[in-house]
Amino acid sequence: MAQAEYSPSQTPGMRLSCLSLRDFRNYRSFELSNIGALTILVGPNAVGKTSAVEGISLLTACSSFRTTQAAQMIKWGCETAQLEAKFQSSSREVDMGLTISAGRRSYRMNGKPRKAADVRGLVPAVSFTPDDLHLAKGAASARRDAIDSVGVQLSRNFYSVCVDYRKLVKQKNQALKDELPDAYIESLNDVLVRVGVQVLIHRLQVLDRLRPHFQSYYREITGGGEEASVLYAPCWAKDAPLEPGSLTRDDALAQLTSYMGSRAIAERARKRCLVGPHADAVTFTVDGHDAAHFASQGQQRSIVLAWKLAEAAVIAAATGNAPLLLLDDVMSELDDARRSYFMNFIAGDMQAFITTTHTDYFTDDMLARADIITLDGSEAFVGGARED
Ligand SMILES: Nc1ncnc2c1ncn2[C@@H]1O[C@H](COP(=O)(O)OP(=O)(O)OP(=O)(O)O)[C@@H](O)[C@H]1O
Repeated sequence: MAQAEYSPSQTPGMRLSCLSLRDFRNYRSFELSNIGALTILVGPNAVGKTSAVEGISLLTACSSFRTTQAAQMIKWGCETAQLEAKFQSSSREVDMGLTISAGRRSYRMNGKPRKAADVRGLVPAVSFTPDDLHLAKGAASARRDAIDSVGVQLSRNFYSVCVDYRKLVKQKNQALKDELPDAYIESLNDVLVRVGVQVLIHRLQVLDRLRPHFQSYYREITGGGEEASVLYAPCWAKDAPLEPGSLTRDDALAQLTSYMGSRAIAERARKRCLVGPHADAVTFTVDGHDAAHFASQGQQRSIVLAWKLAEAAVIAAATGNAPLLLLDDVMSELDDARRSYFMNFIAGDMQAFITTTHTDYFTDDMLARADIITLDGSEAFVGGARED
């Protein structure tokens, strides 16, 4: 089957060659070496397939697709977890390390302490889990987060902007609850608008890059019968999605300031910050109809699949590195046609890790190419993916 414009082989990036996890989730130790282009982690439920892939996500995107709580990742009864990875390209080798202790994560690169912001996205990754299948129909926050998770891999600064923004919203919510004076709320509003506009403008830039890939993958996945798109409407005009490239920074500042002023009484009454990019709407459409209301199960799956492939394409184009694909238990969620489309995509140079309870979903060709790692739930695992 033909693939959309992105060809993974054009941008081979850093590859994970060795992974070591200690006192992480159910593992006392997990060691995998000589890792190849395609690794399939297979085993029954609760043996630690997701944990292994989560470890890779923490060492690449610097986040877990399961939790933001560091303490949940440390093996029960242990004080710290240690994660190590070796990444290699034709010209470079990088050792990445992470120590997780209660409430704290400390990264190292080539033995030297580094902030997460400095290593995030150095080796980019795209994860795809069953939770992502709710992207089209679930809460709007999931769609905003989906854009932001690409945004943080494209810009180091964006992560701290998002963190600052979230803190400001929390602070304002508290101030509204505590019924603090107008002057205090207004001073918070000034900062909220400035940081909020940074979030909004970066989101729009990321979305403008993602949209054409998303549309073209969707068209291919569905055989060209339907057109999908993704729309972004700011909180001040939720029924009027923005045309790509139509909002300048100055417009956004003026609109957000004015809308915040007009909602001051409502915010006081509801004791909640109602205005800002945390309240913006992101909508997928199929043939012009809102997917949240009208998309079938199959259309929802096509949307998520097209979105994930678009993420990979945009990250590859922007960073010059094909991202690692981390696919946790999604093969069982896709039907034959979408699964086979996806497998064609993975068949390029992109390094992929797939967890599954059985291998029946894979073609013989794919199984022949893959390193099949069988997990049985033991606390200590040592495996070498390939002999060469
Ligand atoms: N912090 C922790 N300490 C010890 N064990 C944990 C911790 N967190 C999760 N577990 C356990 O680790 C085991 C493996 O979980 P994991 O999600 O990796 O399994 P899985 O093989 O992906 O399963 P499934 O196929 O059901 O998704 C589970 O039994 C889980 O309860």
